[in-house]
Order: sequence, then structure tokens, then C-alpha cells
Amino acid sequence: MGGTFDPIHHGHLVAASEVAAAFDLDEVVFVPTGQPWQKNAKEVSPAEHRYLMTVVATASNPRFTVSRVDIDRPGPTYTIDTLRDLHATRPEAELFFITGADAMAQILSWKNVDELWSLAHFVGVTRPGHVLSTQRTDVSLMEVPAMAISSTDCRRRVSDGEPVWYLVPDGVVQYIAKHGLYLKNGPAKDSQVEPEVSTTT
Ligand SMILES: Nc1ncnc2c1ncn2[C@@H]1O[C@H](COP(=O)(O)OP(=O)(O)OP(=O)(O)O)[C@@H](O)[C@H]1O
Ligand SMILES: O=C(O)c1ccc[n+]([C@@H]2O[C@H](COP(=O)([O-])O)[C@@H](O)[C@H]2O)c1
Repeated sequence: MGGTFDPIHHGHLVAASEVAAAFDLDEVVFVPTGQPWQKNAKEVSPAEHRYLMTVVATASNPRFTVSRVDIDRPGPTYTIDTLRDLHATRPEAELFFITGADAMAQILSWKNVDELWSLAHFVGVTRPGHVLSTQRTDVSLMEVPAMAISSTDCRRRVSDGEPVWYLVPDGVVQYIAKHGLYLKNGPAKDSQVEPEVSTTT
């Protein structure tokens, strides 16, 4: 499951869990984007923060892992590269790519979209406020419990001093507070995290 995860929230986690159960997946790999080229770069938090929040959020589920392939690859993040890199590290694996209804609606604007379908089985999931549909017969559409949560609203809440408890995992609430993310006056002094040297996928 690819995402900007700024921050990761329970909408992402429920979607991943539901698809994993429905398709009997061995593993769900969360892939934080490096440079999400369709989002405003100024508003996206540093990749290391987004990566670490994703690690914290997924740590308790033995089937959930986090990949650095997109944040370690320079330049804009394209799913075509994500899938090729994941295939290289797991040549035997059958890949599924999970997207919410809003991302599914944009997919025709993605780089090399015609090649994407052969690299993974795409699964679109419902999301409150968005219509889920596809013209393709090889894409699966799935209803998941409605979680009216967005990263945008989580960031706005923190900025306005409102709680994000139970919208994001507890560890992510604590991570946001510790590093002063999403505050009106910018990040707290200790919010810089050094890039990791690890290249694990
Ligand atoms: N509440 C949700 N229910 C189902 N799918 C979701 C939900 N939130 C996000 N997704 C899906 O998860 C993937 C990653 O989403 P992303 O990290 O951009 O979160 P977001 O909440 O949409 O962020 P933002 O509000 O910053 O745009 C996308 O495919 C998106 O459609
Ligand atoms: O490949 C592309 O051109 C492309 C364009 C926009 C989004 N995506 C991917 O879609 C996933 C969700 O992205 P986002 O921006 O909604 O967090 C994430 O894996 C992105 O890399 C991919």
C-alpha cells in the first residue's frame, strides 16, 4: 500500500487489514512516498518523519512491514518504479496494490499507467466522500468499514490544538507531539531526523 502517510491513520490501517484478509495476503508492505509529485511539495513533511510514523503504526502487526524503496529513490515517486523495485526484492511474490477511492479516481494520470496493470493486481477500497469505480475488469473493488479520516484533517487538528487520539495509533500521536509536527509555528527544534543508512526494503 503506497501513501504519503503524513501522518498514517486508522483509515490506512483498516484498508490494509481488510484487503489482506480478503485476499489472504502474507504481507502488507506500506510504502511511504518519497516525493509525491501530485501533492504540494511545501506541505509534505520530511520523508523520514513519515517513514518513522509508518514504522511505529505498523509495528504491532506481524504481517505489516514498511519499505524504504520510494523514499530512498531520488526524484518524484512513481508507482511504476515502486512496483518494479518491490518485484526486484521479491521476485516470487504476486503483488497487489491497494488504493483508496480518491487515488483510484486519479490513476489514469499516473506515469506509464498502461504498464501498471501487469505489474500488480490493483485493489480499490471505499472511502467516505469518494465514489469508487473503475473501467477495468482486472481491478478489484472492495467495500471496507467507513473511516472518515484523512491526513489533511489530522494535520489541521494538530495545528488547531485539537486531539488526534484514536484517529491515528497512539504511538503516532506521541511521535507527532515529540517532534512538534504540524504545529502552526512550524516544527519544534528537535524535529530533524537524520536519514537512516539502512537499505532494507
Ligand atoms: N480513510 C480512508 N479510507 C480508505 N482509504 C484511504 C483512507 N485514507 C487514505 N486512504 C488511501 O490510502 C492511500 C494513501 O493515502 P494518503 O497517505 O494520501 O492519505 P490521505 O488521508 O488521503 O492524505 P491527505 O489528506 O494528506 O491527502 C490512498 O490510496 C488513499 O486513497
Ligand atoms: O505513479 C504515479 O504517477 C503516481 C501519482 C500519484 C500517486 N501515486 C501513488 O499513489 C499512492 C497514494 O498517493 P497519495 O499521494 O494519495 O498519498 C502512492 O503510492 C503514490 O506514490 C502514483
